[in-house]
Amino acid sequence: AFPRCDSYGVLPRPCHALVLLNPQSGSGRALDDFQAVVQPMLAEADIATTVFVTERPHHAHEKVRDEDLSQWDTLVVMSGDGLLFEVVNGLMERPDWKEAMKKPLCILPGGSGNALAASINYYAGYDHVAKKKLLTNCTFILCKGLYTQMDLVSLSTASGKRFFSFLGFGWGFISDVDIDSEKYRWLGSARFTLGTLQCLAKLRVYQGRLSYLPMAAEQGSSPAARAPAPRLAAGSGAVQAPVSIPCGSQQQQAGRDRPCPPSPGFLPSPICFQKLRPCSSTAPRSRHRGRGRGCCDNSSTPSHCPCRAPPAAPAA
Ligand SMILES: Nc1ncnc2c1ncn2[C@@H]1O[C@H](COP(=O)(O)OP(=O)(O)OP(=O)(O)O)[C@@H](O)[C@H]1O
Repeated sequence: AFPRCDSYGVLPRPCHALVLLNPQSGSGRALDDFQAVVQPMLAEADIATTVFVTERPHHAHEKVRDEDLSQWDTLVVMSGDGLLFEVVNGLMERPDWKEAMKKPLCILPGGSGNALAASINYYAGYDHVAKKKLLTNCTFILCKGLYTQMDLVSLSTASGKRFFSFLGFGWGFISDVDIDSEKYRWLGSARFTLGTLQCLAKLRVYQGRLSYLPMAAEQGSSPAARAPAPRLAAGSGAVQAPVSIPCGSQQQQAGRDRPCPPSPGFLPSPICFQKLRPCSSTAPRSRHRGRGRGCCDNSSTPSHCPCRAPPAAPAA
């Protein structure tokens, strides 16, 4: 997300903030930190808060989807990136999403990764810090009340789900580290290191297909821009993410926030994972909650892949 310098706003004073707080985020100290660090600073800055403590996943999503937003000048998320993701997607689900998305959002780091808070801290010109110092910096940014616009990515999956993402989206190894390290939440951000080591030790094979539309050459563009775009594909189609794809007039026809339709004939042929082992008849083809460990067989693996058994000789 890159701020646009031409579109800053300022929060009114006095200011009423709805704080959505996940008490389980990070190592479980968000509520204590809010009371000890954040509340005194906001009181000094004439920002009144109503705290909504989430009780379960999806709670914040439902809250902001159904909330009368006119009573709040800003929505503050005291948690990690996951709760802000819920808030953004809850707002985008409202019939009045265009208006709702104009409500200033603020992130106060209370989670494990806190990537957006760290990014905002960096763009605000502060030194790279973490934990309480990062929380103090971000609260100070809120106290100053200056806000600006942020880009969102629209992501549609092959199964028809649609998400809005503000940092990035992941699938495969990185996502598995995140999901599998949930049980080490009490470690704080160290859970990602432990989760990475664990996922490395039990390395899975991911099969998916990544497709994108080549950018249409523009008049007067450089030769590099006019060169045909490379195409990349892998395995059998499991995930399709037509996200942030430069597709020129197609995108305009489809609407700004809709994924572009695939170009006719743009169906890349799958490449092969060289390291796939032949599937044994007894071993399960897929483990780990449906993600992952694929193997090579003659029914589902593309015919040009070397791991496939040669065709049986015709009977004499
Ligand atoms: N009371 C709750 N109990 C359990 N889970 C919750 C609760 N409230 C919210 N959640 C869920 O916890 C998930 C993770 O929270 P969050 O992202 O805020 O913290 P984190 O994972 O520690 O931080 P980060 O995303 O920065 O690594 C959220 O996506 C949300 O769905």
